[in-house]
Amino acid sequence: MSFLHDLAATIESRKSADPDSSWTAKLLAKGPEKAAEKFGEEAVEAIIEAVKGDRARLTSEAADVLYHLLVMLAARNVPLDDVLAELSRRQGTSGIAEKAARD
Ligand SMILES: N=c1c2ncn([C@@H]3O[C@H](COP(=O)(O)OP(=O)(O)OP(=O)(O)O)[C@@H](O)[C@H]3O)c2ncn1[C@@H]1O[C@H](COP(=O)(O)O)[C@@H](O)[C@H]1O
Repeated sequence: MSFLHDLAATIESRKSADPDSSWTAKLLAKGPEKAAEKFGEEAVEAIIEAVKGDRARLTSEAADVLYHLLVMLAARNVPLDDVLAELSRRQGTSGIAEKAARD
């Protein structure tokens, strides 16, 4: 199990936790739309730091993005392993071929 799997398992466990005891439980209790909104906010903050070129702040924002991506996936019951399997499936195919297959 990777660290991301551990974090995904912790997030999954927060679905049944008291929202007053956990930030994750509080966010999940607000529904998948709120989780998606927070992911979008964090992604925009990461984009801003990437454009500015501040490596330390980009690192911090990227961590927020990964955490909020996992929360958004959990809110829609999409397992991390499904996303990793999709990435794995794409290994060995070129980005251009992948785009052509999607279009
Ligand atoms: N990695 C994280 C993590 N990254 C960011 N955050 C929270 O995400 C929030 C996002 O920051 P914002 O400034 O947008 O939050 P905010 O202003 O308080 O929220 P809004 O009012 O804007 O909605 C912060 O309150 C952070 O605490 C995280 N909260 C939890 N985790 C991990 O999740 C685990 C479980 O956390 P709990 O559920 O809180 O126990 C923790 O052990 C950590 O490993």
